[in-house]
Amino acid sequence: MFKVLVSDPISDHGIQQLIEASDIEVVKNTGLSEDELVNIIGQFDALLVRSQTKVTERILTAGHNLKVVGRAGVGVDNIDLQAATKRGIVVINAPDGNTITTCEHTFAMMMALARHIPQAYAKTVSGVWDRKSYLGVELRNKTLGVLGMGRIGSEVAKRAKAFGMDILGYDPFLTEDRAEKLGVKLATVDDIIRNADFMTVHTPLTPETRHMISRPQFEVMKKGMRIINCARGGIIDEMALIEAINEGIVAGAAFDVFEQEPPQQDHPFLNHPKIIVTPHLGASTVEAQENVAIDVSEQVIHILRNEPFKNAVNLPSVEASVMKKLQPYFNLGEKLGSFVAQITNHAIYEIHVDYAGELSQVDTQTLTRYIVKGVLSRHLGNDVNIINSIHLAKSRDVNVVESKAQLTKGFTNLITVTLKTQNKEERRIAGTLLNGYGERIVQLDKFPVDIAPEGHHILISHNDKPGIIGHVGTMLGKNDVNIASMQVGRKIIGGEAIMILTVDKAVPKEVLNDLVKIEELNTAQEIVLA
Ligand SMILES: NC(=O)c1ccc[n+]([C@@H]2O[C@H](COP(=O)([O-])OP(=O)(O)OC[C@H]3O[C@@H](n4cnc5c(N)ncnc54)[C@H](O)[C@@H]3O)[C@@H](O)[C@H]2O)c1
Ligand SMILES: O=C(O)CC[C@@H](O)C(=O)O
Repeated sequence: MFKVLVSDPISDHGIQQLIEASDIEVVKNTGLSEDELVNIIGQFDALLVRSQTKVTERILTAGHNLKVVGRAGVGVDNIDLQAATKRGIVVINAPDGNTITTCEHTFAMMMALARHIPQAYAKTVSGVWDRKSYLGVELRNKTLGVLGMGRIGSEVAKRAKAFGMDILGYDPFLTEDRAEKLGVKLATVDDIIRNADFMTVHTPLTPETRHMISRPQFEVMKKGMRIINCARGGIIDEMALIEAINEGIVAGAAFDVFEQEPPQQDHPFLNHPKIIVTPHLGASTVEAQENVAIDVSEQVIHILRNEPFKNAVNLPSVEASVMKKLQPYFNLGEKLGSFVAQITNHAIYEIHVDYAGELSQVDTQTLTRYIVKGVLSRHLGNDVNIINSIHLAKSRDVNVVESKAQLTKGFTNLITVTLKTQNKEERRIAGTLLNGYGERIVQLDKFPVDIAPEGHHILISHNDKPGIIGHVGTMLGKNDVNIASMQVGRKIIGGEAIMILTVDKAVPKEVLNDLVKIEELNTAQEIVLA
């Protein structure tokens, strides 16, 4: 039975499928301190959070059973991603479920800002009928600058068009084509600062975006600009903004997010007549909360049940069409890695993976993670998974190198894994999926072979002399080791050769020791593929 801890308020309806899963127990315990979480997290396989719980390295370290942290929302800045990756814990989010809701909140803020709605409301309900102080501005014919044209920024731009606004958009990934499709003029940050009447930010908070709007930008800003931040506190320098408002550069600001949340009681935004605020409500609608909870619950179930999943933040994102091509090779890749690692006797400094055929045309990073997992699991066992395999290799000074080739030796796809060691030992294995036959190892070092990679194998190196195969068969038979299949590989008659036997059960060490006593037989080693 898997145990899932929900540590922030998350829609019950959204997590219904977790609650109903017969193999999952859901525990809801919100508002816990870091110490309290550290004390209990060890019992849980998954942790579900929104933005309140800070998932620190201490919590992740104490979570020795944790397989996944699910963030019901977009931003994962409350989760220590590096620590999760190091520990092989998948972090997933729900990037699509709150896009429209947050876009609509941005619009609500922009209109409230243009028409002083919160200030006018407060005055009216206090009994003062003041129609003079709140002269607003129209949105029509105004220029809106959008910094960050991802999911939310693009939706804001679409709606701003309907309001008759001209839109300047900046995003490092925004192309001319896409800008044109969205009806946005491709701009620089500087264009936006100097020309926009309204500016809204929709980037993540990164070292590059922290304080991207600060004193130098306010100094050249178009006078009278109105600024909205429904993305992350810290993208706009709060203290520099207060100065710019007080100096008359900025006409007003609407903030849903703060550098520190909640802000201190004496934060200058909280009683400024030209600033309106909401308490990080961008994603707070019935619909969005259900959407993100459903998305994240679905993925948590997949991860716990070892099924394919999406939206992992600490894994490279892979398009569905590419994933469809890679997925059939995951198991084979891991086994190739495991096989070649078991026959390598010295410290590895490089894992070289070569993809030939159709696989050479797609992004294979995810498949490489499986191969590296297979290699490292010989020594690291269950501590390695596809989340941390590359990290663990790097932390042991093992380079992971990918290359792409066209030469498939007649196969549709061919994966070749080479392990290079400090002692100049180089071991190589190649595998493919054969139509109708499934996974196959087709090359071992320099020998062409045909082996189904599963179960117990014995790899024997010997000189190609008559009678050896018979000797081996007799000795295994005597020791009650049944041979399921046998492959012999050699380059030249009478030269170096290998024999790979697939056997029905584990081979006792003594039997391997006896095998090497056979004349002309050099080494005998067991390889186990789970
Ligand atoms: N207020 C809320 O409750 C709430 C809700 C949802 C999302 N958010 C926040 O809104 C922001 C946007 O979310 P999204 O779903 O649109 O994300 P997204 O990933 O779809 O878009 C972010 C965009 O920012 C761009 N970007 C990165 N660095 C940039 C830079 N230096 N200059 C300009 N653009 C840059 C990226 O290229 C990307 O296109 C995130 O910070 C997210 O955490 C807040
Ligand atoms: O959980 C929330 O309400 C915040 C959501 C939002 O900031 C996000 O990044 O998805």
